[in-house]
Amino acid sequence: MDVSLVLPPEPDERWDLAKQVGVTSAVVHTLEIGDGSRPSAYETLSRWTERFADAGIDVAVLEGGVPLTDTTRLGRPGRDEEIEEFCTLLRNLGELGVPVVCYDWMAGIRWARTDTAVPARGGSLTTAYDDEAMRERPAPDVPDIAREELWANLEYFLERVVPVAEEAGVKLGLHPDDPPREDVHGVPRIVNSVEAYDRVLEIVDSEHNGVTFCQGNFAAMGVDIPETIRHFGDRINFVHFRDVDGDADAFVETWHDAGSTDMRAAMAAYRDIGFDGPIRPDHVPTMAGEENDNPGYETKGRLFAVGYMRGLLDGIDGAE
Ligand SMILES: O=C(O)[C@@H](O)[C@@H](O)[C@H](O)[C@H](O)CO
Repeated sequence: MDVSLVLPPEPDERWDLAKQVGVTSAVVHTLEIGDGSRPSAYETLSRWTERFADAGIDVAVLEGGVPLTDTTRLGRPGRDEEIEEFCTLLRNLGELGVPVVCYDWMAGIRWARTDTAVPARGGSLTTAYDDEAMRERPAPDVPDIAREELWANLEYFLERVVPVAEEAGVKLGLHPDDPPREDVHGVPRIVNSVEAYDRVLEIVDSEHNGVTFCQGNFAAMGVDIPETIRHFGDRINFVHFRDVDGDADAFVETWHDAGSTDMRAAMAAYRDIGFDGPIRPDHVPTMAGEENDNPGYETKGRLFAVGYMRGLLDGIDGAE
């Protein structure tokens, strides 16, 4: 397993911090840390990978900031061009040796929280979702779309991109809808259960059509985490390591070592399925001295998470 961190595409102190805690594998996610761009051009991507390589860091995943928008999710005119660009991205990443792309099928609203400053351990801050609070907000301006249309559009996408991913040697990991609900303020969601993933994985039966196992979302679904990891087995292409207390109606994100999930058993399950891909801490608490202007993606909590993950990995090494 390769413990990775989201790092900005341009070098800053976070590259050094990663290396100091022994992380030499990067996830580039420009929508969270970066300029929000969605590049596909070889020149841009190779500039990134070369710069990382010069610093002794491999790019393991391109996440979120990929050329895939609601044009494709909602099946609007222009989706064929967008899908073509996504295929160009896959070919270029394949050539550059970037093995995984993480994408999602959340139309209209990205991952959603109703509170981004919930007091946690020692005055740190975490995020929370409460569906009642969400419904009190102004209705989002998202065109009506039926659940089955979202499925049809996802099928259309996968049938076109998975063969290209296979040829390019790049694995796709579909991120769950966050929160994993039937809808968020009336906007339908489809990637919200183990059964939904079984359906996704059957659309194209290929190891290149896989899961981003965002643990906190599966915890919010209320499923048994180790059992679900074993259920998906070699179709897990990327892991987001995090936890929540609560369910998809209302939850609070927790410190990695303080939620309800048995994190050691989860690590053991990844080991048992032979998972050897990237695993990154996701959504960390904001700690003292940090501004909380990027909730979930500040720095200090991620350093703590890396140490905790490494400790768990050492602990299961050789254990039953
Ligand atoms: O929930 C998050 O923080 C992230 O995991 C998402 O930004 C996720 O990376 C994207 O939805 C993937 O496309």
